[in-house]
Amino acid sequence: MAGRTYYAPTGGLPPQTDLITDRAVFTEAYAVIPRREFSDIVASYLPFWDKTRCWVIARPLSGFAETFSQYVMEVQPGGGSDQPEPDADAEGVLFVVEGEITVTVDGAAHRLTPGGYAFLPPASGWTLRNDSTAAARFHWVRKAYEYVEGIDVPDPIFANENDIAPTPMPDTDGKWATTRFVDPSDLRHDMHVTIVTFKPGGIIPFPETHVMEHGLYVLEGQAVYRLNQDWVEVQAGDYMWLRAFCPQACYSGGPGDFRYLLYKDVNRHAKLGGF
Ligand SMILES: NC(=O)N[C@H](N)C(=O)O
Repeated sequence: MAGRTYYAPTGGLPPQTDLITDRAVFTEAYAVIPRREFSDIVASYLPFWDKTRCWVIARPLSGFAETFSQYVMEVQPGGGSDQPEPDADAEGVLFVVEGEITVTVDGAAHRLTPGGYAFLPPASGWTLRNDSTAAARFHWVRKAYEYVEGIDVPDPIFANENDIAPTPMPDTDGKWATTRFVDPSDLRHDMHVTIVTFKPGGIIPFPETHVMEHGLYVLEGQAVYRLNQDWVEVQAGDYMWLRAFCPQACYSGGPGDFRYLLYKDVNRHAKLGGF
C-alpha cells in the first residue's frame, strides 16, 4: 500500500484574481464543500485546544435527525488539548492526513501518522498533543454514542490503514474495496469510519439509497459522484455531506485510485417518534 497520498487543507485565501466559479453546493439532501473553501475565513478555534484551529465540515442541522459532526483539525507543534471533548456522551474517530499526533488514553500514548486511525469511546478521557516540529492535520468525527443495555461500550482502537488489507466488494474484480477498522457485526459500535477505494474504472453501479448518513472526504484522486439527482465532479480535498436517503453512485476518474474517508451510522434501531 506504499505511495498513498492524503490531501490536507492548509488554509489561506484564494487570490483576488481568481474567478468565483466553484463547485460548492448545498441542497436539502447533500452539500459539497470543495477543497478551496477550507480558507482562513471559516477556520474556528476551539475551547481548551492550544495552537489549534479547525474547519467544521459537518454538524447536525435540523429536525432531520443528523447524527454526526466532522472537523478537519490543524494542530501546530507544541499544541493539542488535555480536555479535547466537552461532551461526556461523545465518541470520536480521528484520522490523520498530515504530520504526527500523540493520543493518550488510560495512560498509554499512541503515535499516529498519516493513515493513522483512533476510535475513542465516550468518557475515555483521551488527550492529544503534537510533539513534532511540523503542523499535524487530521479528521475528527464526533457522534453521541447510543448506549444499549446489555451491550458494552467499545474499547479504544488504534490502527493505521496501511496495516489493513482492504476488503473487495464482490464481483468488482477488486476495483471497489473498503478498508475497515471495526468488524461490521460488532454491535458495540454504532458508527463506522472506513476508507473506500476505487481503482481507475471502478464504479458504484447503482444509486445506493439508504437510511445511513454519510460524510465523505476525498483523500486521493478524482471522480464524478452522483448525489440525489445531480452529477458532481469531486477531487482530493473535497467534502460531501449526505443526509439519510440521499441517492449516491460514482464513476472514478483515474488516472490513479479514487479514495475517501466515509462516515456511516449503523447497528441501532430507528428512533420512533421525535428526534
Ligand atoms: N457512498 C458510499 O461509498 N456508500 C457506501 N457504499 C456505503 O454506504 O457503505
